[in-house]
Amino acid sequence: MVGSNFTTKDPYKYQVGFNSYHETEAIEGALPVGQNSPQEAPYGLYSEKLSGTAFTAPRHENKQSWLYRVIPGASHPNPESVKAPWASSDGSNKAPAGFDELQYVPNQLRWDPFDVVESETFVDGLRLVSASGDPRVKKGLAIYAYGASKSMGNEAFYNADGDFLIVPQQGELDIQTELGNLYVRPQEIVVIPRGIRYKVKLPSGPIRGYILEVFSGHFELPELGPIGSNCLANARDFQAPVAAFEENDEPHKILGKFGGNLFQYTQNHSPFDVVGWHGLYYPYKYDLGKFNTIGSVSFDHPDPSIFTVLTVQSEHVGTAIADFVIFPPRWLVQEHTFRPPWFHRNTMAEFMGLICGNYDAKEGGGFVPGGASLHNVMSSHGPDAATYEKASKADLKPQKVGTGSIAFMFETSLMLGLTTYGLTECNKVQSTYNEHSWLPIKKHFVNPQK
Ligand SMILES: O=C(O)Cc1cc(O)ccc1O
Ligand SMILES: [Fe+2]
Repeated sequence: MVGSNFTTKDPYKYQVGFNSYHETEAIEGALPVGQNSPQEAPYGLYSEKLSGTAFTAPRHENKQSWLYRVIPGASHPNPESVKAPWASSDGSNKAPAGFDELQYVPNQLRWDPFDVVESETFVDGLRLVSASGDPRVKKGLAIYAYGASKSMGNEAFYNADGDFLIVPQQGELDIQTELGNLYVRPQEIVVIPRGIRYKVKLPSGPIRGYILEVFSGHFELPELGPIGSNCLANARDFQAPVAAFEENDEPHKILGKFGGNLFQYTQNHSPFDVVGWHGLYYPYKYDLGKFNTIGSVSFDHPDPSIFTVLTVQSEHVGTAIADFVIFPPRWLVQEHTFRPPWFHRNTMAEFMGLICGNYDAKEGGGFVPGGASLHNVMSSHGPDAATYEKASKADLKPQKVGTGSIAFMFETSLMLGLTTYGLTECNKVQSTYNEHSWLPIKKHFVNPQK
């Protein structure tokens, strides 16, 4: 079977394609014909443009959508600053919350599973673990662990700082966005671009997962080079919502993340009032079970870039601000090869998490679902001692690895800093990661000169 074997059915309809121009109307005729901004839009709706790139961005990068809504987004009182859950302990608003306290350490780090936070919503339960750069100059990225046990009510969240790539690890997310609904289960991911307002409901109980936030650009499919025109994540497997609206004139709290801090205002109507939209700027989801994995059919272990699902490129071609990479179930058939990942030091930083199952480079245990690891710029890492001993002696029959497993990596060209939460407050850092994984490595050298 292609695709994940989900136990819950997705209740929503979607339009398919990556970077496809979509148009959708919840009521026939809601979209104006042949123009974007008629003197009066159909059914008395307001036209509103949502820009995801500069007006003048080159055509191949340009992303905008036109929304036809009951009340325009501008109709609300002044926003006021509130304490963000990821704010630094003194609550200062001088630097983006959490960013002023980042610590840059070369330590190999591994975390036990992050907590699911009781009685908190998706927004309250965002925990900033690691970051680099500054959202105020639209450069860099942030990594969050989220955990929540309460659905958002008459409220919505938007992020002026960048795009969120959400990787659920536990529990399902019923996401109501301005542009329609997305139902996202573990083994699926969802991308919510900058500015789009949404709420997260929890239909199956508590949730936990990871978020990669990028302050510049947008996620793209990686180039395929000699692989050709298909494989890895195929464009047709990305799903965007169809228009869905509500008329709810109860007060709604809008929470906005802006420059790393949180602001809020209350408006007298639901923001989920878009009756039709068209454009290239929209949220989308993807089932990781549809990833068409490529690997070596001869010898040696290829670079993990062959497992890139989505990438955000820097100005330097081929060097990513961030890659989202997965390690899905796959066959290993290489001959005369040490098949697990090699020992290495990388100019990129590697933050990894585990959605389910186990990871073939860590036979010795300790890297578990809901947990994470970080191997920062040039910090040595690789298979643990147990993996080395096993794989260096293994009978090299064709072997399926990762059955029932998906590990992933956020790989970045930037050095990653750690928040106080990530380094100490979360209480999940494993103090014996090195002792457990690599200090037991034995000397096997047989010096022929002796
Ligand atoms: O460090 C890791 O486990 C991730 C990783 C996997 C792989 O197959 C090759 C390189 C790499 O960094
Ligand atoms: Fe690595």
